[in-house]
Amino acid sequence: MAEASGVPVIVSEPGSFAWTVLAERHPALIRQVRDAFPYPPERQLALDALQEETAHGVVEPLPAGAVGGGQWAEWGRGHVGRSWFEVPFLWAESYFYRRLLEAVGYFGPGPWQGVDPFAPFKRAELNGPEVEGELAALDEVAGLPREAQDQALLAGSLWGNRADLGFRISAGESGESGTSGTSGTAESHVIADDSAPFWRHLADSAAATVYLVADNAGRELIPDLVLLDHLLCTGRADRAVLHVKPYPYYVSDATTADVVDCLRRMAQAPGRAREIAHRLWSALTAGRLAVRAHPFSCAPLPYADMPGDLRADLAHATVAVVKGDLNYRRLVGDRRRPPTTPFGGLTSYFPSPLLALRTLKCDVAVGLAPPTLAALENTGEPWRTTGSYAVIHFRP
Ligand SMILES: O=P(O)(O)OC[C@H]1O[C@](O)(CO)[C@@H](O)[C@@H]1O
Repeated sequence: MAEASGVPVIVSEPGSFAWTVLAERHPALIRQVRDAFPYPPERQLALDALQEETAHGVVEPLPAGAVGGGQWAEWGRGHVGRSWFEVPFLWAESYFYRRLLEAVGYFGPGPWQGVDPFAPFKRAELNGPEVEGELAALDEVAGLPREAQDQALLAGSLWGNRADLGFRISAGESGESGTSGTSGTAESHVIADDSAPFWRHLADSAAATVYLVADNAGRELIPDLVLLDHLLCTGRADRAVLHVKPYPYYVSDATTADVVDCLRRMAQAPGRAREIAHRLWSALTAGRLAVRAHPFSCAPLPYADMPGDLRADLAHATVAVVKGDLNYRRLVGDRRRPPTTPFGGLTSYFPSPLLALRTLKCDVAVGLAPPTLAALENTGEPWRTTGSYAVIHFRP
């Protein structure tokens, strides 16, 4: 069994979850991006080269002069020149997205500069029937007593994490089975629930500043924004800070443009959703809600290695709500450990109280009670990777 310090997850074992992401999901994603845009021949050649390199070649460096090239060269020391299947999973996945952006000319200069290759997928989701239903459900939530609203909106933010477009590339187009959104129908699959101490912590804190480190756009970001609005409106937060990605990442990760798109989508809806959108828009313009996009948010590193300026920023949080599977891997380290390893000990370096909201979509699992783990193992399901189980971990 793995020690508490853990063994890093690497890609090499054929059939392992990490291996399927590199061997199956990434090639499928390259195909989808190519189909979504009329890229000119030179971009298509770059995509072909990336496809070939990731399948059969060794990891190549970014071209000379690439944006962030020096930083990536440092992060990639010891990995560049090796097979993609021999390097740590977290590094390989992150670097793949950086290389994909390079191939499509995202960092320019040139006509494709700043064109988000994942925008068509995000847009389709935002205009889809699920979002419409989830926005309409906000009217019902508004009629609930406050504690019930607290639970419903926290559950909405938690299960919103299941609606991840990268995950759907593997899970098949339907992706998930209606467990995300504000209805929170899958509470029975919450396998660790520290929501009570989280709410107590907020109640005991005066003039709170709540940080939310976002994960996916669209169906995840909308309930995240709704949760922040609820905390601001009910006086549990005086201010809120939303950390998003500085550039497109892991398919559907939220950028500033996605925040604006979500607010616009909510503002087009009737009822409660529109009210919330207008309140959040005003909170942004008044500075009560701030958006930040730190470069470290796209780094292939654990949060334990965060730079001083980010640490100093997060230290202002009364609580930081950290969303999603990738952020969770970065919080606890992308390592195999006994799943009963306490979450609090692994995240003691974090500069503020911390709430992790995550549906399980990879092999990393910690913070589980022994009976819960035994029950999960008895299901015979690949419970770590289906996205059907979730954790709410709070570290005061
Ligand atoms: O959007 P999320 O919740 O961070 O999920 C991204 C996750 O998707 C995966 O690629 C697997 O589903 C993980 O490797 C990664 O952690």
